[in-house]
Amino acid sequence: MKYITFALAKGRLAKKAMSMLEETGITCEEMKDDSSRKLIFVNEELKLKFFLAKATDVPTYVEYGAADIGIVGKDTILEEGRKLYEVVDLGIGKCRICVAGPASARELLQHHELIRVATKYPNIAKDYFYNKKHQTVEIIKLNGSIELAPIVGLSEVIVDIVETGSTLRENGLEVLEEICGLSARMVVNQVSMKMEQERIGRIIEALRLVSRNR
Ligand SMILES: Nc1ncnc2c1ncn2[C@@H]1O[C@H](COP(=O)(O)OP(=O)(O)OP(=O)(O)O)[C@@H](O)[C@H]1O
Ligand SMILES: O=P(O)(O)OC[C@H]1O[C@H](OP(=O)(O)OP(=O)(O)O)[C@H](O)[C@@H]1O
Repeated sequence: MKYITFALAKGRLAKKAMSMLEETGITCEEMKDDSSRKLIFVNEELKLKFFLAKATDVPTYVEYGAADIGIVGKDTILEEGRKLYEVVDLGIGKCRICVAGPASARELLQHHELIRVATKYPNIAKDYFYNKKHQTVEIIKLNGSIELAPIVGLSEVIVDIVETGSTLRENGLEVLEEICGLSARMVVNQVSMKMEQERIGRIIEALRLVSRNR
């Protein structure tokens, strides 16, 4: 029997994703050992392989078939725009992607001014401003601590993830517009879905059940 390979996004989604998989009977004890430097983990009995990868790389592994299944945030799926099937909303890692900034920027948005938008998500920002709002903006790609941008004058607004809203509040910023809600999703390689329909179908059903009962 062929192995089915899982690519899990490293970071804040990883532990929760692993515990959901565990609830469906998909276990990999070795992977829980944080001190391990090993990159790939095998469950011989179930003929499964697992690896953790940088979140933005998970859709790439899945599109190319290096992983059959991925677990990653909807933000990353939207941003990467890879060819894959999105099959289960796991309901974990819930947050929103928003346009945020100082209250004074509200007017600039309303009047469709040519503003600068700092973000880790240039494609999501482009799609939102160009296709949905028909507003021309300058997009500036950053890699972290996005909230700094309007504070230090790099941009008028940001497009970023908001969960509790504390980061915005503590920095005198607020949500100006909501782009969409996010959560972690199970994604599947398009060829694997056909070739391993039965085994992958069972995993989909099991994960749907676990996420429904959470
Ligand atoms: N408060 C939050 N902030 C950021 N991401 C969140 C939050 N809540 C849930 N998520 C989800 O978790 C994922 C990000 O995980 P994590 O923060 O570990 O990565 P990251 O630090 O953004 O990645 P990196 O810094 O390596 O680019 C997002 O893709 C999103 O779907
Ligand atoms: O609404 P909150 O609960 O405050 O959460 C949102 C914050 O968390 C994330 O940052 P992260 O901790 O991933 O750091 P980074 O921006 O440097 O990636 C996100 O980019 C926001 O800054």
